[in-house]
Amino acid sequence: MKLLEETLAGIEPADSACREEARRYIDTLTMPRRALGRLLDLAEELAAMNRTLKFSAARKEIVLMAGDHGIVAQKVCPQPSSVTTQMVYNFVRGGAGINVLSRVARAHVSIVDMGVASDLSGLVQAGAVIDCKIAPGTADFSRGPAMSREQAVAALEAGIRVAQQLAPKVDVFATGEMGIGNTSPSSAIVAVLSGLTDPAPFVGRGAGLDPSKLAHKAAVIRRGIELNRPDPADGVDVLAKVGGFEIGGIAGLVLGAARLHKPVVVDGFISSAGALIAAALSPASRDYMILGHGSAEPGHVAMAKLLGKQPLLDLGMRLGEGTGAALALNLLDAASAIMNEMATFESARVTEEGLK
Ligand SMILES: Cc1cc2ncn([C@H]3O[C@H](COP(=O)(O)O)[C@@H](O)[C@H]3O)c2cc1C
Ligand SMILES: O=C(O)c1cccnc1
Repeated sequence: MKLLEETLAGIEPADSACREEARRYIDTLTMPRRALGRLLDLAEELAAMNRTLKFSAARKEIVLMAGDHGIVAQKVCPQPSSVTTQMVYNFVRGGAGINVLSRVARAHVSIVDMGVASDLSGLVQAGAVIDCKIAPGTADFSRGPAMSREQAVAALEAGIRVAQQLAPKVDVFATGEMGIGNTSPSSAIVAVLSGLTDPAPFVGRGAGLDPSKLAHKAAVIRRGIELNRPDPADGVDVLAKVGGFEIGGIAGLVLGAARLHKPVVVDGFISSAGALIAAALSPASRDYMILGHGSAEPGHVAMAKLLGKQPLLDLGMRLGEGTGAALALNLLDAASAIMNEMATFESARVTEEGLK
């Protein structure tokens, strides 16, 4: 609890003076005013987070949190939990979507076992997976809390620790996840933090649930919310009652990154649920979040609104793993390059006359 409390107490807002300085500097660059559009908004945000105009996004770290979910017993997703483990091996071998897109972005991927329901000790011993296992899968939240309050705190603190350990070699973090069933806790989290007990508007097909089963999925999640009555004013309670271990790990990673003034690119639907838990615990942590992309999962629009963020990309993606964040990382490189390499009117001897 001490680490969580200290981290929350230590999170400072981004530097608004630096953001203003970046805005003024951008106005001196050789282009019509604001002609690079939202790339410039991104550059200003990154300057404010990093407290410098000449920030770097070269060292990119995608932290992929994995965990299993008791709620799969309710047939809310088409695949069995064993696919989580199979995908962890796929990540380790480098064949998954996130491996491919992280190579494109020149990003490193760290795989964290937050609560996979199998023995991954061989991969841990081989140094391929970071062991933060809280338990082998959550409990079924339609029948009781997903986890204890102590486990929720442990998951958050594990995520904070991962951020702290990796931070010295990282310019920018990104979130990713793997966990069969994890769209269900994510829908529950956005419903609860929207002040609703009916999750139906935030329930989607996840990894391909048959549309005829959507009403059943919504009913199961609703039962979980009504039974557990999570307190929307208490992010730890929401995580414990209807969350997941990897969602807690993501929330912790975001908080740890914010504490260290490091930007964190949030991936899609499940990662945003983690970001919402972080924001519930520390509204200032939002200053360090960048929403990488808009997920095709219907509840993601409400999540973006709650986070106060506009997604950078909108490609109709719904994979998770960190794939949307990985693509968005390329834009952070672009923002950094503009701030570091673009000529000013003065240095290039280009006249500013007539510019609006
Ligand atoms: C092969 C495969 C690879 C994945 N990679 C990410 N997900 C995504 O789908 C899961 C969430 O959807 P639901 O709640 O419907 O289970 C998560 O593991 C998420 O990361 C995958 C899902 C599958 C099947
Ligand atoms: O946007 C996501 O993160 C997502 C959506 C559906 C299934 N898995 C992940």
